[in-house]
Amino acid sequence: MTSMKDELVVAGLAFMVMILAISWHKRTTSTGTGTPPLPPGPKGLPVVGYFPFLGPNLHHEFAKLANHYGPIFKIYLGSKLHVVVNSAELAKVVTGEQDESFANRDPHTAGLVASYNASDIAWAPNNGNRRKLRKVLVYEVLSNVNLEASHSYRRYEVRKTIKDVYDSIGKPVDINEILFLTVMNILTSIVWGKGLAEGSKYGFSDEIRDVVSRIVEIAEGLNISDFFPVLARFDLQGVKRKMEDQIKRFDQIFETTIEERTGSKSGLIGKKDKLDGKKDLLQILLELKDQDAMPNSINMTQLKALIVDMFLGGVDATSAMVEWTMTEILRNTRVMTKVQDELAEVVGLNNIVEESHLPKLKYLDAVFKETFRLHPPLPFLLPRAPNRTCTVGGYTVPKGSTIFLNVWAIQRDSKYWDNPSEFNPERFLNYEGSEKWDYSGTNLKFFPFGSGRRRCPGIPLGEKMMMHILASLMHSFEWRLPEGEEYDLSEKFGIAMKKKKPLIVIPSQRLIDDSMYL
Ligand code: HEM
Repeated sequence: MTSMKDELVVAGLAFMVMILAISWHKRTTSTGTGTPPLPPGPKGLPVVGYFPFLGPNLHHEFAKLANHYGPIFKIYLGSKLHVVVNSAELAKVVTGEQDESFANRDPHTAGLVASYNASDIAWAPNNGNRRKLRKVLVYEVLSNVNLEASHSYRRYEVRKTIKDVYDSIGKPVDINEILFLTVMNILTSIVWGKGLAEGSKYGFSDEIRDVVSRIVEIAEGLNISDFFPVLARFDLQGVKRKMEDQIKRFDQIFETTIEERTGSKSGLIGKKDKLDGKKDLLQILLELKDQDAMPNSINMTQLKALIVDMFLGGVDATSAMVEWTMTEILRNTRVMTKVQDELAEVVGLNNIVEESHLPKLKYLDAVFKETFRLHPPLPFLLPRAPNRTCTVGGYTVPKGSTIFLNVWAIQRDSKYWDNPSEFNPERFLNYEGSEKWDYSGTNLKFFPFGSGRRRCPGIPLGEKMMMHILASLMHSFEWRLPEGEEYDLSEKFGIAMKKKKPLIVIPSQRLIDDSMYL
């Protein structure tokens, strides 16, 4: 009797496994009758998908899979379908021909909390609110007039950094650390005015730095809930809770500074007259918030979400990029000589770097572009999610799947680039024909800031900060590695792809006149 029962249990189990296997096979291969198939891709395992077979550097793993499966492949990570696009031609379909359908996101838990439930630009679906907020950022906050007006903030922070490095002459300097601080302080003063960035006076600058670092740290971690949505409500790793705690701290900073600004507290800082006639971003945004009936008016939640976007989007990517570029320059004597010669010619050795010099630094610009080609800080951009089922390259891409645009692989593809792994900035100077190498994303062989409707709106500010900081560091100092060290290009995959081993180098004085450092 017992053995018959056992046999029945075994048969039942075998039947269930068979059904599971069939449905897994169906799910991973077919789309139903009459529609094109899903893209090819590795099979993976039921439930966990391809997770167990991936290493920590997802962009390397995906480049290998692209070699095997071609310009578009699918991969299940946990229970979620991801589609990876690896060619310029198909990237053009996604960000050009079908941009409207693909201009949506599927925010992960940390992004959702940090964006006040997608009230921002980066994580919001492609709705009217997002478009309005994006216009505010591009045409108001980062307009040429406002960027020009905030020039003195950037200059002040860059000069402060040069002085700090000068005080460390002869000692090892952690480049990422100083870059993170410089960019952080620039953004803090652009948002809140110089008073906050200067530190102790209002006691906020350390708090902001700490909150932003923690937000980045939490957003960077792998969260199981993002790949197994049924588990999301359990918040197994506490990601949601930790992010909520940081956002509460951010709220506190906003509320206090906004109260002060709007005069409901002491009116300490930020009134236009106290900002030497300049308007900082908070002032611009508060004015927009007050214009209830105006098309560009925004509410307080959007205002806060926009500021978080600026910090999350701006700080890590900009500082990582300057660190990569400096590393490539220092390890390449020929490039370093050309950069220094150009700085001597354009800026002069009895002068300091000003923003007005930057458009003339053509070689340094090419060096940045070549670094962006090899080390794009967001190797897959920010993932997109189509709002309807689409066809790309003859394959079905289902509504709601997560789309990775594999800019890292495209920018290293020998189909588009001669000697792709060689660091050769000249390729961005000596090009022929109509191909335009800028950051606009119109040329899908090179689009480190994205392309189409979701392209990065922070390019003008990011470019100014990167060029000004690096030009100043290279113009003011000679740099060498500590004894026994070597330049290292290993990558660490994260919210922005950073160097695994931080660049630590020793500065020495390059300019004769000491006053250039004060
Ligand atoms: C070197 C610096 C930077 C890099 C490499 C960078 C890169 C990117 C990339 C790749 C995207 C995604 C584009 C896409 O999905 O097609 C993006 C989006 C975004 N970036 Fe940047 N960014 C930088 C600086 C900044 C700065 C300084 C700001 C703000 C002032 C900013 C704000 C944003 C925002 C708000 C989005 C979301 C756009 C949208 O979804 O519509 N970024 N950025």
